[in-house]
Amino acid sequence: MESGPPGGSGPAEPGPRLRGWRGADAAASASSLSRFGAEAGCRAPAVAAVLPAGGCGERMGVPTPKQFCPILERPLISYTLQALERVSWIKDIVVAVTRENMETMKGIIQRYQHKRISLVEAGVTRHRSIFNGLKVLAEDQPNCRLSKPEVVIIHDAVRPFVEEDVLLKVVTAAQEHGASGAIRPLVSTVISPSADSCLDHSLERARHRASEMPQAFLFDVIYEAYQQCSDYDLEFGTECLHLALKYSHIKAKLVEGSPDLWKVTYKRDLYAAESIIKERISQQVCIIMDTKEDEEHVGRCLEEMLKTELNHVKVISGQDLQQIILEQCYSFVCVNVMTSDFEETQRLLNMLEESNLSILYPVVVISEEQKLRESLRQGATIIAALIKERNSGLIGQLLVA
Ligand SMILES: Nc1ccn([C@@H]2O[C@H](COP(=O)(O)OP(=O)(O)OP(=O)(O)O)[C@@H](O)[C@H]2O)c(=O)n1
Ligand SMILES: O=P(O)(O)OC[C@@H](O)[C@@H](O)[C@@H](O)CO
Repeated sequence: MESGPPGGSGPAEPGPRLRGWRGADAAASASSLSRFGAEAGCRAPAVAAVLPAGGCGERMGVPTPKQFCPILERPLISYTLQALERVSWIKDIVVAVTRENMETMKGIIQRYQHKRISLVEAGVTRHRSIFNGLKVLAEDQPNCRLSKPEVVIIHDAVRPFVEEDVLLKVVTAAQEHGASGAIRPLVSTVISPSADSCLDHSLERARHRASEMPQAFLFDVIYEAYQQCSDYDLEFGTECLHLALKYSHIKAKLVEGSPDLWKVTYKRDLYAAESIIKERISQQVCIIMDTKEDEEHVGRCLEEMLKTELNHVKVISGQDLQQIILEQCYSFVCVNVMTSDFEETQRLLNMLEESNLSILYPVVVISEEQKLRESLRQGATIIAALIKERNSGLIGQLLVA
């Protein structure tokens, strides 16, 4: 087992809580589990996560294992890690990767400043990878910072859109029932073919569900199950909840999950994931005026026009820049009405360089000149298009419209 790079135990710079304007609030996150504990009359459990990431992505049909395939220039797995790091009550994240991908994974942890990550060698199947992850949490190894958690989350590394609410649901349900898993309505009907590939029977779709991730277990429940399960199960099984039932006799509590819990499996899923991420980070834009008085006039007019295209539009004057960086916005329009030498824009670019915003997501900076006043509406249309498109060819370019 190898730990990620040294560094604080705090989470990496959390990206935007992709549904709202504010960046992740670790304090709010921390209180969510302890609040549960108080309401349930018990202390909040120690929680760790195991992320199987040792697959080869055969169905994706590309040489790179899908967990390392880039989305907006960043590996898919980094989005999943960021989503889990946003949840401050998950104390350790164990990622199972193949030996050949260990250095790649360490590089990702370093570049995107992921925290609380420990690496373990994957197995030849997903169940064996998960089992390897559980082993490092179970054993009190000498000078190892990992300790056995009360509850363990198991989540596929290729399911990037996981939010704190569903994690909290499965963890609290696992505390009460021993095991819990997210489920979703079936899209296609499940049928059973006969030996000669004819229909034998079909399942009533309304009475069945798709088993998704995340899942959560009392650690001893799932660890015991993996220790007892057969080689056949380790080799061909696909369902952790089944192992908990078969070997620990625990019936998992099923939790309705959101549509975002799907697993990136085929190439189309990668395109869908990129579109979702682009859409979410493009819904926020910050208009930076170089003078207060212009904030009232030009900025407010631009704000009204952009609001028809984007969900969150904020107008500030240059002095409040630091506040925006903290709020994790990824699209900026610098309106240089008074100074034509981009000094305000340069100040923003310098601050972006110092923050790690542009590491996590491609940042769009558009510098608007005096002429904006004359064609505000057209300017707004260009700005909205550039922010939504985020064409990789434009990344790193200072767009002067
Ligand atoms: N030996 C394996 C196989 C899979 N996984 C992980 O389990 C998760 C879900 O598995 P799946 O979607 O099947 O991934 P792959 O096995 O890579 O895909 P494929 O079946 O298309 O090869 C992925 O994060 C994958 O990396 C793993 O940790 N160890
Ligand atoms: O079989 P795969 O490795 O593609 O998927 C593994 C799991 O994600 C899948 O079995 C879910 O239904 C959760 O159990």
